[in-house]
Amino acid sequence: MTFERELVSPDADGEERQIEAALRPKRLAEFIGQARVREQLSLVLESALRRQRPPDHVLMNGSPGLGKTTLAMIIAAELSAPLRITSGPALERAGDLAAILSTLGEGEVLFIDEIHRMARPAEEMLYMAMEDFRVDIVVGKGPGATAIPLDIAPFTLVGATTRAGLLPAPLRDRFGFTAHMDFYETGELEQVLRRSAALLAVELPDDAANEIARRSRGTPRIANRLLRRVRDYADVRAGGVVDRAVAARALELYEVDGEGLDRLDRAVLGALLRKFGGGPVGLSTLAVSVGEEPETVEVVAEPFLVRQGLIARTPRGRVATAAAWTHLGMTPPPDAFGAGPST
Ligand SMILES: Nc1ncnc2c1ncn2[C@@H]1O[C@H](COP(=O)(O)OP(=O)(O)OP(=O)(O)O)[C@@H](O)[C@H]1O
Repeated sequence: MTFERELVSPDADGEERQIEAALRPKRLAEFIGQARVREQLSLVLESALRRQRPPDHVLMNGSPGLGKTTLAMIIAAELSAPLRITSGPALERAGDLAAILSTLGEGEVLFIDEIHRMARPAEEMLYMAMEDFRVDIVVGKGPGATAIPLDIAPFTLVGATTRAGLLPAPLRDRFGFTAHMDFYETGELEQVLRRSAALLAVELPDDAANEIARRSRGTPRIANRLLRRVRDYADVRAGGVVDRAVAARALELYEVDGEGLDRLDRAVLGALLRKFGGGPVGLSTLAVSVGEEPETVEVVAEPFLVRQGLIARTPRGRVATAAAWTHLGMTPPPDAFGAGPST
């Protein structure tokens, strides 16, 4: 058995990316939440504009769907600079990167998504490009190979990563500014939802926005997706009217519960409690017991369950917290993790 991940997966597919493009804020002032990042970034951009120099390179670190691509587009828009977009996996060889760098215009913004997945030779070329605005183009092979230096126009690199820890230090150090993107508060997601609802011409009362926001895993992408499902449900079953009860019914139909847990999350928790007495249990054993790949459980379900305080990672394996027992309507044993006085 595999689980339908689409609804609460933080990743977007091709079609969704098109819908997202229409919902993206275009300027920093329209960008909701991430107050600290917004303020830091506005200083970096404003001072660059005053000095009439491209700003320092910017690294954005955070989970999928929190607005990294949106911010990269905003940076280019605020600088009135063209934006070039690529991604780490597309840069397999140094030549792939050289082809882009050598055609950048002065002040252009280059956005590399998933920068931690770039191939090594491209990464090394990037070090020099970021620091000296120069690349070495290697011509020929073996002992006869020569490096021809090539100047490139001063540009601003915006890198995005979900795993900053995987970036080699020399690359990380060449960014002048790192924006740490946090999960959004419910109130911020309500604002995202109100803005998107207006763009989609959906009337969204505040209590319905709250109902959707609470179930959105702190992630604007998921909030926007749940909003579209609620709209569909309201159109077909509720005469086009969205209210709190309609939102709750729609999301129950899609098996997203009051805290944003979906079927896989609940299956993982259920197995941990019912089959393993709350753990500790190893990741692979847990994954097998719900019929999923260990990676899916580790990357998709676990970070959210840990963040919600429902499971904890310990050196001996995954354990359920007292809150997990309560969430599934069961009584936590007295020695449950996180129950009673700490040991
Ligand atoms: N702060 C925000 N305010 C309003 N909408 C936002 C905000 N952040 C993200 N969104 C919306 O969420 C969607 C996903 O954002 P975006 O594509 O920028 O995320 P991402 O972090 O780049 O994800 P990925 O790493 O998967 O590409 C977009 O439709 C965007 O409009």
